[in-house]
Amino acid sequence: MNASAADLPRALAPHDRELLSPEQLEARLRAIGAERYHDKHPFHGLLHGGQLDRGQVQAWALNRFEYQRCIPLKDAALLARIEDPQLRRVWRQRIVDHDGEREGDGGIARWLHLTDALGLDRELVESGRALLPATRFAVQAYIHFVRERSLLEAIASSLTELFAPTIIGQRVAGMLANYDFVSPKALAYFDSRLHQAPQDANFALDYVKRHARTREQQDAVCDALRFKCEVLWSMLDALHLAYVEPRLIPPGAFDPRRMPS
Ligand SMILES: O=C(O)c1cc(C(=O)O)c2c(n1)C(=O)C(=O)c1cc(C(=O)O)[nH]c1-2
Repeated sequence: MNASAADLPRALAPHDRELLSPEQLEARLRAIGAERYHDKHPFHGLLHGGQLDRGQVQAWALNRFEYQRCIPLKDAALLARIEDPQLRRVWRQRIVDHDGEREGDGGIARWLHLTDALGLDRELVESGRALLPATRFAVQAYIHFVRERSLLEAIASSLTELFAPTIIGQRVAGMLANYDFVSPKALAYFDSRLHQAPQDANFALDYVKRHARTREQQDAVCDALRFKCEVLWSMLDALHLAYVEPRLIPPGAFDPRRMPS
């Protein structure tokens, strides 16, 4: 049997440990997204294809709010570690995008318009008490990763956003076509993300291409992106297990059957 370099342990494949050019690094990152990004998860196929009922869509929006809620916490943790004022100036915009400049503005408020439109109680959504445990753990893992790893890895972990515009396009078109309980106004969150995500992702991509100067750093950047794909994937696994198959809703988690419709 012929073993390829990819099958060999790292120590046995020294030729595969050379510094990558910035373009090669980008190609590796894009290949990771092509294989592992959460657009490939079956739950998204069901969501976008109109195969979920209102309760299942509510469960998705309620759990995804935890991600939205914590993104500014993650970015604040990252910001606190940046020494360069120029980089801080760019990165702080992410917090503004989510929090807005005033009450009722920004991505978090827009996500709450979606949960409102789906008929979810705001207090329930904001309290987080009906979350799936795995949602909470996955989101916390992301915050911890950003706090504990190098700045380069922390920035690289945001690179899933490179792949977000495609899935957002599929989501908006699919949900509007398939669910009579979803309106363009309810999905307004995604309109802003369509221009924010590419800006953010291109900046982060350029940063890692310029700052990953050793092969070890380049590998760490790729691992950070794999880790983040796993965060997103595990959130959808948890939704699938609880609300699609085998419908194993953990104690205390949101249960659409118990909601007034
Ligand atoms: O709808 C999506 O599929 C999706 C994915 C991602 C992502 O890839 O991490 C983000 C978002 N949305 C998003 O709305 C968002 O604000 C966001 C921030 C980040 C990040 O890692 O800093 N990812 C994402």
